[in-house]
Amino acid sequence: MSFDDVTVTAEAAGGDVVILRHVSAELTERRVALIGGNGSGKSTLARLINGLVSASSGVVTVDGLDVSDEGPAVRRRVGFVFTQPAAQLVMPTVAEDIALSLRRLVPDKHERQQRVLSILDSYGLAHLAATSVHALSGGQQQLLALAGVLATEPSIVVADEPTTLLDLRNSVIVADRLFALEQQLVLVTHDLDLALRCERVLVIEDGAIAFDGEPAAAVDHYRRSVATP
Ligand SMILES: Nc1ncnc2c1ncn2[C@@H]1O[C@H](COP(=O)(O)OP(=O)(O)OP(=O)(O)O)[C@@H](O)[C@H]1O
Repeated sequence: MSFDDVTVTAEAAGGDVVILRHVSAELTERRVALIGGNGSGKSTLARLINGLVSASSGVVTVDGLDVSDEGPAVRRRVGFVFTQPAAQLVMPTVAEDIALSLRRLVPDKHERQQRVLSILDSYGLAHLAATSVHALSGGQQQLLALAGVLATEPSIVVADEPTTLLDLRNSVIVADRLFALEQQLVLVTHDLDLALRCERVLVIEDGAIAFDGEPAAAVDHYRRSVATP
């Protein structure tokens, strides 16, 4: 995917605010992390990848497709995992939620039911198939959300602080799932250990890329940027 001179502005009470300014990067690595302070622009950059946020100027390209022209095709390719899994669990039960994700790829209902069960089984959620999505713990919800996103077979997975709300055990489970993916992963995170597991790390500061490169050097840059003199 690539960002070519991308600027994002938003309307605010006192006039337009610039959220991202002149961001350019071509991300080809399998694991890319976006790190940086609160409000620096990481989520906005991540959301540009599937068109949840639109560029005010510049071009975002995913698999050669211009996100602003080919929104639906891009969204089929990009799976997005949110911090709050409840935001993407839309069906009443666990099994129905996965079935919804599979609707396009597995049109046959019987085959779809079989696939739902095997997916739930692989996530240790089979015993919860008939349970309400609202009755799940936060960790179970995040695993279900991830299973639902991956069921659509995206070619890129974007995850925006997917482990922030999870306890240690569940964050390890979710992170390990993400890092085991074949697909390209773009991960927004405050967890610097996760950033260090990536191949490339972008440090976002005040709406711009302040550092882009090797993870250890990027984390070092970020740590130094917040250190008090
Ligand atoms: N639609 C919008 N309208 C106005 N301001 C916005 C809008 N979206 C984001 N912002 C502002 O842009 C800045 C960057 O937001 P963004 O969510 O991308 O930051 P972030 O780096 O992901 O932060 P955090 O680590 O806190 O999640 C923030 O100051 C935010 O308030």
